[in-house]
Amino acid sequence: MSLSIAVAGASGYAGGELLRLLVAHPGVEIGALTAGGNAGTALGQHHPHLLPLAGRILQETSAETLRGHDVVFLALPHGQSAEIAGQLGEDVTAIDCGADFRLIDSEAWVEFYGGKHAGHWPYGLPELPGQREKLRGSNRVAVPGCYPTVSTLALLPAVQAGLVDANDLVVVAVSGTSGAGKSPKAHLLGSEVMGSATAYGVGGVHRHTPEIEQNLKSVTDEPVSVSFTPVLVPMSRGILATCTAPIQPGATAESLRAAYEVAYGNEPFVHLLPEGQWPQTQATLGANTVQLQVTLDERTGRAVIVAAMDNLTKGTAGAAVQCMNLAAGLDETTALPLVGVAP
Ligand SMILES: NC(=O)C1=CN([C@@H]2O[C@H](COP(=O)(O)OP(=O)(O)OC[C@H]3O[C@@H](n4cnc5c(N)ncnc54)[C@H](OP(=O)(O)O)[C@@H]3O)[C@@H](O)[C@H]2O)C=CC1
Ligand SMILES: CC(=O)N[C@@H](CCC(=O)OP(=O)(O)O)C(=O)O
Repeated sequence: MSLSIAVAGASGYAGGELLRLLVAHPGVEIGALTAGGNAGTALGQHHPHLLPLAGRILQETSAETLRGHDVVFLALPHGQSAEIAGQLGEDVTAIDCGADFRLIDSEAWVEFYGGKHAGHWPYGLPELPGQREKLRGSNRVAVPGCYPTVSTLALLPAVQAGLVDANDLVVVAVSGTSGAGKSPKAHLLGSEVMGSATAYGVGGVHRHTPEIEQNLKSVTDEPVSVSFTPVLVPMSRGILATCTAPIQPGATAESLRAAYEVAYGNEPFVHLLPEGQWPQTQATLGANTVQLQVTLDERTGRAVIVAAMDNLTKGTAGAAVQCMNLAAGLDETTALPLVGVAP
C-alpha cells in the first residue's frame, strides 16, 4: 500500500528536491502540493526539471489542504511550521525541514532565533547514536539544518571516541547559494555572488552553532564548544566543511582513522574516503551522501576532518525522505541516491 504524501512549500528549493526524490519512490503517492504567494500557479513554473508533476497546481498552505495525507513534509520558512503542525492530527506523520523543532534548549532558541520556542521533535539524523531507533515509527521529525548535518557527522567519531578536545572545535564551511532558499535576498544578487566568497554569521552568532553543539553533547560528557564560520561561495549546491580540534594525549592519525571506520563502517550514506583522497562537493551533488576524510596535523596537534555534502539532498530533502522511510517502517535507503552528478 502506498503512503499518501503532501509537500508544503513545494515551490521552494527544499520542496523541489523533496519532489525530485519522491517521484522515484515506489512507496508513495504524491498528493497536495502547496505554496505561499505562488499558490494557484503550476509547479512546472518553479521547477521545470520536475516534468512528471509540471502541470500540478499549487494549493494554499493550510491544515485543511494538508490533512488527510499519511505524511506531510513542511518545507516552509522558519516559524511557519509550528502553527500548521499543531493543527495536524497524531495520525499524520509531520516532517519539518525547518528549524522550529530542532533545538531542545529553549534559551538557545530565544538567543539564536528569537520569539517563542515551539518545542522539540525527534531529531532527523539517524546516524547520531541511538537516534535511528527513536525515528522508527515516529510521527514527528525535525530535519536537521544543513551545516549541522555535515559538521556533526564530521566531528562525531572523534568526539565520541574522546580523541579530541571537544571544547575547542572549529568548523569553517563553504556553502552554495541554494542554502539560503529561493526568495530574493540582497546579498544573493548574481553580481554580488558570482566570483566572490563571503563569510557571514561570523563570531559565534550563526543559528546553527547551538544545533551542532547539541548534537555533539549527546555523545560525550565533556564540555562541547564550537566556533562555526559559514562562507557563501558561487556554486548552486554543496557544502564543504573543514573541521579541526586539538587531539587528546595519545591520539594518533591511526586511532583517528579507526574511530571513523568504526562509526561509519555500516552507515549507508556516510563514506570515509580511502586515505589520501579528499572530499569534493561535486561527488555528492544530488546524492544522499556525506564524504569524509580525516588526518592529523602533526605540527599543530590538531585533527583535521573535511566533509562534503549536498545541502539540498542529505542536507535537507534526502534526510527528510530517509526519516520518512524509518518512520513508516520502510527500508531506510529507499529512493535515496548514492550516486552524485559529475562533472
Ligand atoms: N535550502 C536549504 O539548503 C535548506 C533549507 N532548509 C529549510 O527548509 C525550509 C524551506 O527552505 P527553502 O526551500 O530553501 O526555502 P525557499 O525560500 O526556497 O522556499 C520556501 C517555500 O515556502 C513557501 N512559503 C513562504 N512563505 C510562506 C507562507 N507564509 N506560507 C506558506 N508558504 C510559504 C514558498 O512559497 P512561495 O513560492 O509561494 O513563496 C516556498 O514554497 C526552510 O525552513 C529552510 O530553513 C533546511 C536545510 C537546508
Ligand atoms: C547559504 C545559506 O544561507 N545557508 C543557510 C542555511 C541553510 C539551512 O540549513 O537551513 P535552515 O536552518 O535555515 O533550515 C544559512 O546560513 O542561513
